[in-house]
Parts: sequence; C-alpha cells; structure tokens
Amino acid sequence: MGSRNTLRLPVIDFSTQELEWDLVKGQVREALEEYGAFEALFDKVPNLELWQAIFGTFEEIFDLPLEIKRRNVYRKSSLGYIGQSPVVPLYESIAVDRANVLEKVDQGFTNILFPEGNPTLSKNIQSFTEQVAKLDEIIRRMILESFGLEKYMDEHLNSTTYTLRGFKYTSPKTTESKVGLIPHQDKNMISILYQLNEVDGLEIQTKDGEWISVKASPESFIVVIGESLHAWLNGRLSAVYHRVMMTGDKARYSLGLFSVAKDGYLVKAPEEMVDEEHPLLYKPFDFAKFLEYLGNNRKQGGQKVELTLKAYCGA
Ligand SMILES: O=C(O)CCC(=O)C(=O)O
Ligand SMILES: [Fe+2]
Repeated sequence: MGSRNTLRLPVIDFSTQELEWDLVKGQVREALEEYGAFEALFDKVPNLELWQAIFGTFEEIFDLPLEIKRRNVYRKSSLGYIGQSPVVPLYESIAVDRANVLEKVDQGFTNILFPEGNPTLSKNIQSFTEQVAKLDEIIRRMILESFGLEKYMDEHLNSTTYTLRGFKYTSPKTTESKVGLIPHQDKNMISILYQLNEVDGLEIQTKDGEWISVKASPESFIVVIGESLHAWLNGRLSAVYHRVMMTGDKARYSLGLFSVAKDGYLVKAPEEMVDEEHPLLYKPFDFAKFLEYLGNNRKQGGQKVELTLKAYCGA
C-alpha cells in the first residue's frame, strides 16, 4: 500500500444560491464512482459557534472518569460512549442516536447526562442535525436521480434516521504517525464529517491503495459512502476505506452525522439495480440487527471473523 500523497478529493460546491442541480449531480456521481467520497462546500450550514458549543459538552463528557463514561453514557443510551480501547487508544467518541428528533435527544442523551435537564444542548444538537441533514438529503436525491431510481425517493429518504457522533483523538505526542482510527468502511448510508479544529488526520484510500490526506477547512464537509448505501445500490457505488492518523501534540476534534436505516426497515436493493451483469450482492437486511451482530461478535472476541456486511448477509 502506497504512502500518503498530496492528491485532493474532488471539491463540490453545494453552496450557491441557485444550485445548478444537474451539473452538481453529475459531479457527485463522478466523485463517488472514483473515490466513494468528496469534499462538500455548503454555505447554508457553517455555524461554528453552535458546533463548538455542542462539542464543549462532549468534551466535558470525555473528561469524566472512564468508569462513569462507560456506565452513564454507554449503557443507558443506545450507542453512547466508545473509547480507550487497547486497539485504538487515541480514539474516543460519543453518539447521540435519533439526533434529528428533539424528544429522543432529550430522553436518550441529554436527560441522562443532565438529570436537571439542558434544553439548550438538545436544541443545539437537533438544529445542527437538521441543517447538516439537508446536505445528506440533497446528495441522496442526486444519487437516486442519477441511477434513475426516482420512484423510490420518498421511501428511501423516509427509511433513515440520523446519529450524531463527536470524536476526540488524543495527541500521540510523537513526530511519527500513530493510528487514531483503523482503516474501515462505514456501515451506514452516508457519513458527513466535519473537523472542528486545525488538527488534520483523516485519510481516504483510493482504488489503487494510496492514502489521500484530507486537508480540512472550516467551510467544508467530507462526505463518505457507507456499506448500507453500497448494498442498497447493489454495488454501483463502493463504501470507501478511510482512517485517522495522528502526529504531534494536539488533540483532534471532529463531528460526524451518519444517516442510518431505521430499526425494522429492510434494506433491499431495488429490482432496477439487479440484472445479469449485476447479480444481487446482499440479502435484504435490518441495519439494527447487523449492528447487533457486529456487537455480539466483538463481545465474543470474534475479531478474527470478518465483520463485514458480506459476512453477515452476502447473497
Ligand atoms: O474523525 C473522523 O474524521 C472520522 C471518523 C470516522 O471515520 C467514523 O467514525 O467512522
Ligand atoms: Fe468512518
């Protein structure tokens, strides 16, 4: 596998007042076919103060003793706290499930951490999610249109909900690169990543196995395709491998908004995507059950099992 280079991901501008829909749709399709990822400019969103406010609370959580984080955050909320594992010691993250629904944020996240309530936090999380979700929706509309799948638009868009995750990568305090997050494909539909401070580290793998270092800017998001969308499109787009590499003496902070299929919804490739040339790759699957399978295998020390969607429901 090659070394990191200075290639840049395609940059796509979603921010003009009158978005040139067909032109941008073509750019999205091309970037996703080549890289499974791109950099998106989206002026309807940047509200750094709001995001830093959300992250300020996440940081307070990161600063709690591990025992308390695990007990209060991980067990009681549905996805919660992950971190301080021997495999990726620099990585920690906190998740808010159903982050687009105010009462779910209140019940599943805020009220657990702040029994006396913290309506501002819930509102900030929900409004961040709502704004970034607009970008997720535009991208998915463009993808469906570009594959001629308009008749599935409402069903597809209604089939998902959003998880918001905050990440902290502790500095390795070395000049040599250390793994912050191991190479992986996301499991969900689409991930939209936003780096909150000046410490870069995200890398995207190209088809030739080269790693592209992403140079983050406050104006842009990194959009990444996950395995669920890859499966729903029966392999027409690939879920891109990416990782985080850390050097130096500063921590890295980022946020990610993940569109995920709702519990109980079967992710199933439309018949238009299946033909002789493209035989069905995955049996229909329930995303929540897939996550459960991943969790159970990990708990049983199943690291040697290939924990991919293919292993779970390959056709
Ligand atoms: O922190 C980042 O920029 C990447 C996070 C990521 O890839 C993930 O959570 O799946
Ligand atoms: Fe990821």
